[in-house]
Amino acid sequence: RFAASAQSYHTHAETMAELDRVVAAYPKIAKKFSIGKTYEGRDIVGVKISDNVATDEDEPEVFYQANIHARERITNEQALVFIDTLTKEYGTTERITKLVDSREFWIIPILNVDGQIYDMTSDTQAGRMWRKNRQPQATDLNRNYDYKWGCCGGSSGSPSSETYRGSSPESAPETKAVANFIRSRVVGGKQQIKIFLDIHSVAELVLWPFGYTTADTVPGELSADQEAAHRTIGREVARFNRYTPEQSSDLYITDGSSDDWTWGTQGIFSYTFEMGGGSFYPAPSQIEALTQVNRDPLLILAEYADCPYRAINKQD
Ligand SMILES: CC(C)C[C@H](NS(N)(=O)=O)C(=O)O
Ligand SMILES: [Zn+2]
Repeated sequence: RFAASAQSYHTHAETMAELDRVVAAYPKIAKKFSIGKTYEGRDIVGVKISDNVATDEDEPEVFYQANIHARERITNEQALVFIDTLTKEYGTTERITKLVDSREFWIIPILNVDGQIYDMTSDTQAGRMWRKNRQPQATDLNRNYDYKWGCCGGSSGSPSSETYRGSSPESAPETKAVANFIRSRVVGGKQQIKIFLDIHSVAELVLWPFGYTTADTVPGELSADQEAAHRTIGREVARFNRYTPEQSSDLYITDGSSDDWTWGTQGIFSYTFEMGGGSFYPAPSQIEALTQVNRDPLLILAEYADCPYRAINKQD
């Protein structure tokens, strides 16, 4: 756990060491997994957290990813704090114990491994302000998903752009790996993951689909009930982190983004958090405060995983 005075951002190596520490300390409820390799050949690693963690139980699954954008390093800290919370408080905090016993959590602290390393190995205290992956034609991973890819002016076709969508959907190995993993959680024709969260920084927002259109509902893609459930849950969690809750496109139009794909193709109730901190490099002394505001939001999202429609008093 971070001693307040000694707080600093975890490098990739320190992040991997922290995951090893957690799974060694809590082998019954925590297990490492890899979803594949980055462009530069590094494993993209996460932890599964659940009781009987080695068994795939018939429990609603919850998927949280962070650091898809290289410079957004507070998001890795957020994932590590939540992993620490779930494991350390299991067996003592009833709310945590009930969740770990009744859900299967998949948490990937650093999705854009190559980019995070590149951003952190700069010669200044801050980073290189790097965003994308490290392919020669560097891709914005949050524009490379295979749903309405490049449809609507929410990304760029120019490789030099910060929002370059890649040469084709899932052309980035990192996007392909995470999409393949999520697709692999369709068991018996049913997607086991019920809640998805993509953790970003830095705007203090709770966002939900769609990003590709300003329409609140789209026949066959997002019904009034599905929109209402997303919005109600989004507003509820925003009361705790005090971020602004809104539809993703209210911020700006994005196409090929994570939430649009996880909702649009997998039917997973999907959110993006934009954390706070004022810049991509908040002072390390801010890590505790910036991550603690999401303790309840991350628990609340997981608590809806058995029935997100409960938010609008509807059955599945
Ligand atoms: C999730 C979308 C709507 C916002 C995000 N903003 S960020 N984190 O790149 O500044 C992005 O542009 O990908
Ligand atoms: Zn981002």
